Amino acid sequence: MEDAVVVRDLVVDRGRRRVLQGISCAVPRGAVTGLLGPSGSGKTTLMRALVGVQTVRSGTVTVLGRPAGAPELRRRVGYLTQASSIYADLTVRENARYFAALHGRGHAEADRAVADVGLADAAGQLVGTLSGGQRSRASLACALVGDPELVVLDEPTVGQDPVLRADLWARFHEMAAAGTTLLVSSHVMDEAARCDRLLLIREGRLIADDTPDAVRAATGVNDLEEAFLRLIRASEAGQRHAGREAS
Ligand SMILES: Nc1ncnc2c1ncn2[C@@H]1O[C@H](COP(=O)(O)OP(=O)(O)OP(=O)(O)O)[C@@H](O)[C@H]1O
Repeated sequence: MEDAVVVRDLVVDRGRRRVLQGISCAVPRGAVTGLLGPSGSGKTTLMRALVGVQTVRSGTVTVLGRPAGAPELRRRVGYLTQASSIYADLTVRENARYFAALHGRGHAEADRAVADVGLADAAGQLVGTLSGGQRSRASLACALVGDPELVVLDEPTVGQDPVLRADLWARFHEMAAAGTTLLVSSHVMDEAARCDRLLLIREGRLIADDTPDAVRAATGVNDLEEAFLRLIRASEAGQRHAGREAS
């Protein structure tokens, strides 16, 4: 089956910096792909390019068979940004019902989306009065309520306690089993092990695109955090070597 997302030679500049330096990768359908990398490595920028809100210098991004950002993709792609993007002066339920209506969904779907992120008890609360972790889950409910085919989630589990994190990952896998494609960024390496596939980026370059088991096998360590450190060191050594060759 054709991949949900295909990225070819993507170069993005932000300000005066080259933030993505020619990334090529694919996101398979019906799976949870983790996007991992150090702070500032370009994860959010890559996600922005996928949802079509990032100006790109060169390269192509194809999403569900269409160019990223094509108007017909709007209803088919859900995006959770790091900053809350819902209405502070509406309740959780009102927000979810509003976003549901934009996707032609009813109250039942909205209430289910709120329950799915563990906010049923806070459904009547104004978003402006929620804790940071609750607000992030309310945004997640709104990103998922239209049942999009591709879901792009920028650090959806930040600020959540371990029990909620486990519940959210179980929900992501349920959605993948039902055919949804998920791309989830994370800083937390133990979350890498929960993904079906991993994309690891560093300084705007892709240094791994594989399953967690293949990353472990390639690096010879079980712990994914240690495996990533090894990949990062190997890519640094490769760049130093390339620099010497060039000079
Ligand atoms: N509007 C902007 N103008 C200039 N540079 C920017 C802008 N936004 C981001 N950058 C730079 O682009 C680089 C990549 O940022 P990005 O937000 O994609 O990283 P990230 O991997 O998502 O980081 P984090 O994990 O901390 O969210 C960083 O060096 C950042 O400083």
